[in-house]
Amino acid sequence: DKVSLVHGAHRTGRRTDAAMARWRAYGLGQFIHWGLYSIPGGEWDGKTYNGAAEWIRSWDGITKSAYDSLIYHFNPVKFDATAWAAAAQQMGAKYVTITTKHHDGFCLWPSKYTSYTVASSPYKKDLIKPLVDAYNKAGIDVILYFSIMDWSNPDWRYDIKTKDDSIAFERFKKFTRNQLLELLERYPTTKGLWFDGTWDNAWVKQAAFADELETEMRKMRPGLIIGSRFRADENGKRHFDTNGQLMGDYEQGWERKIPNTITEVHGNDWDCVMTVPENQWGYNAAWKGHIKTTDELLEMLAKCVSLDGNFVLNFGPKGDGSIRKEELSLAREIGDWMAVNQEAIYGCEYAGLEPQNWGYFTKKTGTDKIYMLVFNVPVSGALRVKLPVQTSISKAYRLGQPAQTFVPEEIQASESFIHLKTTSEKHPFVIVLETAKKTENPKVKY
Ligand SMILES: C[C@@H]1N[C@@H](c2cn(-c3ccccc3)nn2)[C@H](O)[C@@H]1O
Repeated sequence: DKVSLVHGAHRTGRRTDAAMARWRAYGLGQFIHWGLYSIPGGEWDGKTYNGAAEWIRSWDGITKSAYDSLIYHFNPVKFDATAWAAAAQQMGAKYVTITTKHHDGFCLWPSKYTSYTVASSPYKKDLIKPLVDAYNKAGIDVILYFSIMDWSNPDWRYDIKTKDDSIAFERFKKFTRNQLLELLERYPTTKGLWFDGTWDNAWVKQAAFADELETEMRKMRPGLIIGSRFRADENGKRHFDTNGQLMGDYEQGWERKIPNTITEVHGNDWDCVMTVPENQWGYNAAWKGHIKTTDELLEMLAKCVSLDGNFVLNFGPKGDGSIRKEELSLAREIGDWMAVNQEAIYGCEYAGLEPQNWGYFTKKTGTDKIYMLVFNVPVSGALRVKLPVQTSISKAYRLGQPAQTFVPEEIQASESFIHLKTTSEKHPFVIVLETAKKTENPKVKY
């Protein structure tokens, strides 16, 4: 039985408004981690470190003041918002989540509330506005990433232990609210906020403040989309409140991981944010370990959409504003695949079918159109499909090559094999199933 909560979830079930339906239909997004950490790229004094490059300020062996002085070297002369947006558009991203301020506290916009911003760097100019404008012009929505944790602000606290801590943290809460309202004022076309750095005790204890701030931001921007990572309930519960209800509009727990079954998503909207290397968000020169291939990333995209989620792939531009060639070629290859198969991704959802080993099902929202996204061709070449009872396949064809049709072999009620013509496919492909409810056999009336 439920406990009464003042600062728990204020909504059960999915949002049903148009702004959220637009978010739900995105399928593929781009994450961009860019800031002072992009300058060292995971290396310091000739030493390569193993941790995530955007956390370099927190590593032993690096003096904080030395890191903070990077601001005087931040001058991304190669930054080209139009080129970034064009690469994202060609990849097929429908939205971008961009770091306005990461944990280090450096602001990519000229905030009025701190001097630790791009305005104090040689570059001087606002970086967020040209990005929002260029991406919007390319038909891509923008969501602003914002880290509550801010290592540059002397009033930030990991926890509140003393009276001084609470006096300082009150100032920090005012500063945080000011910056968030400033972002909403400055960038009115942005669709949401992606919060991070909200796990520390000091912030987790601010259930009432965060709840009021969330309400204030939603009032300022009707339709604003905020995930489950922003605030905790009055018992310190994060992502899901004390009653197990999702906080915010979608689940933000899938960072570098993907659910395996539909039960794990509890009927919620969610996004998966994913790095190309194992765990590097900001530019990392070394890029050691496994670098995911295009086909691996496409399979992750397909798996996310097949389970009602969005897949958000991270890019870490260099300190000079250029994007590394490996990321550009991944974007290009993903885009080449999306150009043929985007119909199976955009506006698609969980198909409600039994998962099969050969890949993933998606369904076009509001229709009976099923897509088979094939990643693992069986040696038999026979793809098993189990449909709900009383559903038949009226047409089956290769997406992008409608002349390549298939005649399903029905092996038992609502279970068929689609027999591939070849088992030597080299890349993932999609088969479209137009399905129809079997009409009841007309009873003989006379
Ligand atoms: C989206 C990603 N979230 C940030 C993060 C958070 N964490 C983390 C890791 C362990 C405990 C608490 C937080 N590690 N990285 C990364 O720096 C990146 O911004």
